[in-house]
Amino acid sequence: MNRWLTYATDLVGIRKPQQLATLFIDTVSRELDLDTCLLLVPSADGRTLVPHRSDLEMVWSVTDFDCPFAHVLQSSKPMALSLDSLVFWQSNRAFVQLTESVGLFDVVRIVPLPLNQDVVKTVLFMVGEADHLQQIFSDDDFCRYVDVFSQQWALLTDIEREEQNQRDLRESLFDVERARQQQRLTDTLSQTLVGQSQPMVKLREQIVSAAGSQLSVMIQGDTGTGKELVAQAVHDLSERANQPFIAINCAAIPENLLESELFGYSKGAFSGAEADKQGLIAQANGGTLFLDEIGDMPLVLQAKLLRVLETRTFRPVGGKEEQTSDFRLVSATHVNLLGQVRQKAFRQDLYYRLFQYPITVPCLTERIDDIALLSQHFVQLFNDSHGTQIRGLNYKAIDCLKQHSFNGNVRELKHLIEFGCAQTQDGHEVQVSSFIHRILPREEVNLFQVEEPESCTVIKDLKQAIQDFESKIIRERLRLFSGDRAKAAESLGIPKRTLAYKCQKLEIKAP
Ligand SMILES: Nc1ncnc2c1ncn2[C@@H]1O[C@H](COP(=O)(O)OP(=O)(O)OP(=O)(O)O)[C@@H](O)[C@H]1O
Repeated sequence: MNRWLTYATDLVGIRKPQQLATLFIDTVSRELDLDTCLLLVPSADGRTLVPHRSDLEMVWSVTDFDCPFAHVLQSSKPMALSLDSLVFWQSNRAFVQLTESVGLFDVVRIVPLPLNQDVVKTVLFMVGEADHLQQIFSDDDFCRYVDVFSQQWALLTDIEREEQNQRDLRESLFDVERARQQQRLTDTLSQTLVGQSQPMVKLREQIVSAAGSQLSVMIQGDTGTGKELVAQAVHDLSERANQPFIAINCAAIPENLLESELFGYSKGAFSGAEADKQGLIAQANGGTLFLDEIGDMPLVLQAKLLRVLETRTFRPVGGKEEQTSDFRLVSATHVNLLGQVRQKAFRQDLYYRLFQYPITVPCLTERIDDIALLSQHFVQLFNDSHGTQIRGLNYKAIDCLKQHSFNGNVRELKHLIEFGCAQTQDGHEVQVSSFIHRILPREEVNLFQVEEPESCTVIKDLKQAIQDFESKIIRERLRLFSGDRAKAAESLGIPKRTLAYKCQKLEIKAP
């Protein structure tokens, strides 16, 4: 059998374009005794040509007409360049590099493939003895061999492209499904972690993302902002949801008991240890351990916790055997832990281990617009647990709440609403009067801040200053109750007649 025919049958058995190109180029190079032989392949976006050999870091733009490849692609015609004619192609460095070894009797042949067709799929680049390379393309058997390669190449690259398209499609469908799933989870979360403000929407997204990872989560936020709720949500949305969620407040347990609470103890470890007791770390195996107020953990225990996190092993107090526990750690703090690290009250190595996924829970004052929704939520909770049907909050009550400073955040709001509900007749709305005496509107808080030293130093007439202050309070309060003197007087703890008298004296008119 003719040798080119034999080589052609070898090509047909190959299933990967890269292997096909390598075999073809090796065969052609060997049989024609070429100095250089390369296949130049269009990149996926069709903008460049790159050598089939990945070890050659060369690339040619298909519109770079300072290089012969662009001309061959545009014309679909082969090119033959002698050593003399190469002087015209010196401006393209990558091409010069390729042709450095061309000798006096050599030629550079650049052949678009498939042969004699308008649409170029790939380019054959050869450097070899001029006469030999001239004749070979008159050899029908060789040309047939090149045709077989070209057909096989087109087939395999089409299949590969199709497979890549399918992979891309599958991946993008997967991305869409994952985004939908995340959206479903954040929507579900909005029923327990209530609020539609931007900070709350972002918080829920962070929770869903943290839950999907295995990282240690650190929840920061002021007291009553909902840190424990966030920790529970991270657990509930994680793949550990069906395993235990074990929570402990490090600040609420005396230092000397915290170690045995966490690590457990063995019988006889100390007086009173009459039997082995499993600690919270062991109980959290497979699930989540939530360490609230971790800033209050003593330094000795911090070192032990770090060891557990690094090795997943621990030893109960007085125990001889190492035990293992696989838990995800979620911690929370309302203090600035970095500050504690600087003061050497908190270990830096543990700090970094805990802050793998930090989440900050915003204060209620940063999301005042959530107050109405939260209030409604708490009224609903009250109705559910008391079997009542309180109709929600009167709009004035909500306006009033929006002016309060809420140092105790959502917890304070919740207690206030519970109190308001308890004062409200079934079937009615909670009125501002039912809780106003328990809070000070923000304006009033600001008013009291007039007592700052700088302000006091500028006071020249004490009587006048007191009158101004009194007048300001009464005006604000009347504005709050839309001019209702009875309610304003009640909220200030003075009789209505006294208020009327003061209004007259201070020349305050209804707003
Ligand atoms: N976004 C919210 N939606 C519904 N309820 C909330 C929300 N945030 C907080 N709560 C409720 O407020 C109360 C206080 O929340 P939580 O105990 O989680 O706060 P915390 O930040 O852990 O407080 P602390 O720092 O004092 O431990 C809980 O009853 C909780 O259910």
